[in-house]
Amino acid sequence: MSLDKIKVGIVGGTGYTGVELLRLLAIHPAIELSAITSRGEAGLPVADMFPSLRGYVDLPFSDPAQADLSGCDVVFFATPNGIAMQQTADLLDKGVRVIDLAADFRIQDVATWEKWYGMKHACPDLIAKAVYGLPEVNREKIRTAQLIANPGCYPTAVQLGFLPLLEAGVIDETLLIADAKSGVSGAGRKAEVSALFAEAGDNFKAYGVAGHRHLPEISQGLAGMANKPVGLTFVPHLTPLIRGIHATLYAKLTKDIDLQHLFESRYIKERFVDVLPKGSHPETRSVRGSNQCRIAVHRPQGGDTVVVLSVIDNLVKGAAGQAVQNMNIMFGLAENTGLEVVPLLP
Ligand SMILES: NC(=O)C1=CN([C@@H]2O[C@H](COP(=O)(O)OP(=O)(O)OC[C@H]3O[C@@H](n4cnc5c(N)ncnc54)[C@H](OP(=O)(O)O)[C@@H]3O)[C@@H](O)[C@H]2O)C=CC1
Ligand SMILES: CC(=O)N[C@@H](CCC(=O)OP(=O)(O)O)C(=O)O
Repeated sequence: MSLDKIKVGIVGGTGYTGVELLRLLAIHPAIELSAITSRGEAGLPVADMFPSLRGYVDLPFSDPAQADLSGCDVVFFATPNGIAMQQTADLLDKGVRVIDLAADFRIQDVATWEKWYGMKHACPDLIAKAVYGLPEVNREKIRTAQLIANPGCYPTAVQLGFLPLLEAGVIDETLLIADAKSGVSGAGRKAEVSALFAEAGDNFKAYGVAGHRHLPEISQGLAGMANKPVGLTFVPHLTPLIRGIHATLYAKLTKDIDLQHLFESRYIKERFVDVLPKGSHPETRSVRGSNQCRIAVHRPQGGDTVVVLSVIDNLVKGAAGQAVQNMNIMFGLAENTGLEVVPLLP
């Protein structure tokens, strides 16, 4: 390996987003994998656990308590909430950049974060230094960031759908509705009854209607786009898909404008946001395995309700792909490096 490759560490390499990072980084031309951790599988070759990575990843898992990550240029945390915040200060002090796929640095208000995540924040002083890693909004800040709060999966699909409307000030920002559906991999790889095949298969249900932890994250992002507080109703649903998020977004128009033109012009330069032709209905399988967000905008019966359909792969644009996109921006690489993956169909 050449010396100028970016040295990458992954904490949490056995989870769904961790192994998705490995899948993408295995063929990334500008990086070298230095460490991949697992508490339970330390010593086991990664490819023994994930045979799809045979011939691509030849490292064994290492114990996170013993792994020396200080030699890395960047460390991805693909861990549950509350883990990255315990190690980030130390890594940043050593000059290591950090990309957290969890939510430790996503919410700027510490009290709000502590309320929704049910724990005390370990390093509240670092929150202000974190850049929210939605490139379509924060690209310039991401370029110089040392710490990235990688957005959540639902928040990515919902924010990209509302973004052109809020920036242009053409909807009533006090009455936004996000009706979102996720595949089961959104819940991670850990054992959970609700994710069992016999529970999630051939079934469909809403959850978290009273309040989901992504609500404050999405509201914070949308308020930034609108430059004022927003009123949002967010209802997530579990679908019997493995991968994919489909968000159906509703808002009241306050101005009569060409919505198709608004969306196309806002995203014309964005490699990973594809505005579909008028009248389209994006499918989750059209983004499966890729970093793409596909969007369609509708105005049913020509009335004053705008309906936006936004689909992503929760593990890619909703997690690992977006994290790699952020890394590319931080290290001055072309944003699509290693991310030109054609979606998997069927
Ligand atoms: N799944 C998704 O679609 C998305 C997930 N996210 C977020 O990304 C993060 C990872 O999610 P996901 O991959 O689904 O989760 P998983 O439950 O599938 O994986 C979690 C990983 O973290 C490791 N881990 C658990 N506890 C610790 C610990 N105390 N110290 C070090 N490592 C630990 C586990 O490895 P081991 O037990 O082997 O150590 C495992 O590799 C979460 O914060 C999640 O909210 C974000 C967007 C989308
Ligand atoms: C289907 C499912 O259970 N989805 C998860 C959200 C996905 C996730 O991991 O949350 P972050 O994006 O915040 O990291 C949930 O609702 O809790």
